[in-house]
Amino acid sequence: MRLLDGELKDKSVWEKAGIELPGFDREVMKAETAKCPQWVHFGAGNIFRAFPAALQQKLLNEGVEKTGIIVAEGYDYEIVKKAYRPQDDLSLLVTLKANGTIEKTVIGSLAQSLTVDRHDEADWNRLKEIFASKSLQMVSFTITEKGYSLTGMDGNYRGDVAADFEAGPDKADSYIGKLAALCYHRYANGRLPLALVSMDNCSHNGDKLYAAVHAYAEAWTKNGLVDEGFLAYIESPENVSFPWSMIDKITPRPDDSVKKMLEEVGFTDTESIVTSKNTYVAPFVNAEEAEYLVIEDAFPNGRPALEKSGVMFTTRETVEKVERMKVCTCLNPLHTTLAVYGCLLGYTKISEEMKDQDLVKLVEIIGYKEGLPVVTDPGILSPKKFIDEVLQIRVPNPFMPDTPQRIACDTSQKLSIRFGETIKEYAARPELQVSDLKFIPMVQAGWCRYLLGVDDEGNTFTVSPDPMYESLAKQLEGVKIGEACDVHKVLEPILSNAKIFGVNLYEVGLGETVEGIFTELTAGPGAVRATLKKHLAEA
Ligand SMILES: NC(=O)c1ccc[n+]([C@@H]2O[C@H](COP(=O)([O-])OP(=O)(O)OC[C@H]3O[C@@H](n4cnc5c(N)ncnc54)[C@H](O)[C@@H]3O)[C@@H](O)[C@H]2O)c1
Ligand SMILES: O=P(O)(O)OC[C@@H](O)[C@@H](O)[C@H](O)[C@H](O)CO
Repeated sequence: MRLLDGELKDKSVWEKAGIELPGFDREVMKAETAKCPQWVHFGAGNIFRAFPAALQQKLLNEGVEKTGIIVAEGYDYEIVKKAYRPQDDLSLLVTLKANGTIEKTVIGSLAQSLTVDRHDEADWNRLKEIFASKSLQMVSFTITEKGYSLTGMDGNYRGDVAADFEAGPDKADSYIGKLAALCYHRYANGRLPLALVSMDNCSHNGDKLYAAVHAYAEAWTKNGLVDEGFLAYIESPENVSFPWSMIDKITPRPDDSVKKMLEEVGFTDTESIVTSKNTYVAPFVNAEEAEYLVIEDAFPNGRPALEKSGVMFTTRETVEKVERMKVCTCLNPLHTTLAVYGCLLGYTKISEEMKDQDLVKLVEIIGYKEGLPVVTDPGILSPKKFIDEVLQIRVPNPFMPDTPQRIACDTSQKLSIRFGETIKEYAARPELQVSDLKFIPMVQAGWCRYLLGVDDEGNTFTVSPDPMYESLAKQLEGVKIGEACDVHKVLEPILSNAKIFGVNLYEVGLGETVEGIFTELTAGPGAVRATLKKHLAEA
C-alpha cells in the first residue's frame, strides 16, 4: 500500500489493514477547490496534517464542505517536494490512543501543495490567483513562534525584513513579506475580505500575526510603495481579521515504532526524512487522540463549518482565557519542564519521564500549585479537568513517542509565555507573592544548565535547535560542571533579558534564586538529581 490516488482505488486492501480512506471523491474536491479556493494553510509541518487537515476531511466526508485545503510552505520547500507531492498530497494519520488502540486514516483533504517561492513562477502565480479569489475565506498558519518574529537578537529588524521594507510588495522575499505581498494583491483585486488565523502556540497569536503583517503595510505605505488604502485595509477587521486561537493536540515527530507497525500491515510509504532546515517529516504523522481548537469567531468572508468537526468558535476574551490556561499554565509549561529536565536526566521519551516520581512531583507542583491559582476559568473548558487529563492521561500515554528533545526546540522563544505570564500575575495580584514561586525558577535555572549540553552523568548531548543558542552558549562558555565560577557575572545578562523570560528576573526578585539553583545544578555529576530531590523534599 502506497499513498497514491491510484492505489486508494482497491479499497479492500486498505480495509483489511484497518486503514480508513477518504469518503469523498478527491478529483471532484480538487476541481471544486481549483474553481473556488476557500482555505489556504501556511506551514506544512506535522500538526497541520494531524489536525486542521483531518478536521476538513471530516467535513468533506459528511458532505458539509466541497473544497479542500491548499497547503503553502514558505520556509522549508523540501517538505512539499519530498513529503507531499510524491504522495499526491495524501498522508496517513496514525492516532495513538491512551487505551492502546490505534486508528489509521488516509488524509485526502488537501487539494494542492505549493511552495511560497516567488522564484517558482507556477506556484507563485497560483498563490496570487488564489489570493485574488472572492471565495477565499481563511489563511491559517502553523509556522512556529519564531515564524512571526521580524527582529534579530539586537531587537532591530532583520536584514531580509529591512530590505523588503525598501523593496515593496513586488519584490518582497522574506516570509511575512511574501504574505503581505499576497494580501496586497488581494487588496488590489477588489479589497476582498479575509481572515488570517494563526494556530501557533504563542500567546495572543492573532496579534502577533497582525503586528508582523502590519509592519510591512506601514513601511510600504511610508515608503510610497503601495496604495494608501492598503494600510487601512489591513487595520480594519471588516476587511482583514486576525482571530486569536488556541490549538492543542500533541503531535510528535514521525516515529520509528509507528513506521515499523505500519510496515507490518503492508503500508510501505514510510520513509522519514530530516530536511536541511531540520523539519522531521514523513508521509505519515503520529498524534494523540485528544484535540482542542478554539477560535475567535471573526471571519469577514465567512468560514468553513468547522464547528461541525469539533472546533469551538467563541469570543476573543474566551480564547484568551483558554489559551492562557493551556499555553501559560496547564500544558506547555509542564512540557517545557519535562523537556529541560528530561534531556538533563537522559530521557528520550516523555511518557517514561512520567514514571519518574521526582519529575511527576515537579510538574504537579508547577501546574497545580504555582500555575492554577492564576488561571481564570474560561467557562468552555474546566482548567482542573484539563490539567488532570494532561498529567494523568495525555502526557503519560505510553503509546505516544514524544520526546523531550522535540519539545526543547526554541525554548528561548517560549519561556516568556510559558512562565513569564504567571510571574507577572504573581507580581500584580496582592494575594500572591513572587517569592512563593519555588519551582518555576527551578525550570529557568534548569534551562541554563541544559544549555551547557552536558547531562547529569557528565555526558555531552546535542542541544535542540534554538535561534538564540549561539549567543547563549557564548555567554555560558566559562561554566564547567564541578568547577566554581562567577555565576552572577555569567547569568546576569541572560536572566535580566525580559525578551527571554517575559520579565527581568532580578527586578521581580527571582534572579538571585535562579542563580542559587544554577550553582547547585552545576556542582558536579549527579547534582541535577540531587538538587531536584532536595527542593522537592522542602515543598
Ligand atoms: N506538534 C505539536 O504537538 C503542536 C501542537 C499544537 C500547536 N503546535 C504549533 O505548531 C507549530 C508547528 O508544529 P509542527 O508539529 O507542525 O512542527 P514541524 O517541525 O513539523 O513543522 C514546522 C513548520 O513550521 C515551519 N517553520 C519553521 N521555522 C519557520 C520560520 N522561521 N518561518 C516560517 N516557518 C517556519 C516549517 O517550515 C514547518 O512548516 C508549533 O511550533 C506550535 O506553535 C504544534
Ligand atoms: O510546539 P511548541 O514548540 O510550541 O511546544 C512544544 C510542545 O509543548 C507542543 O508542541 C505541544 O505538543 C502542543 O502544544 C500540544 O498541543
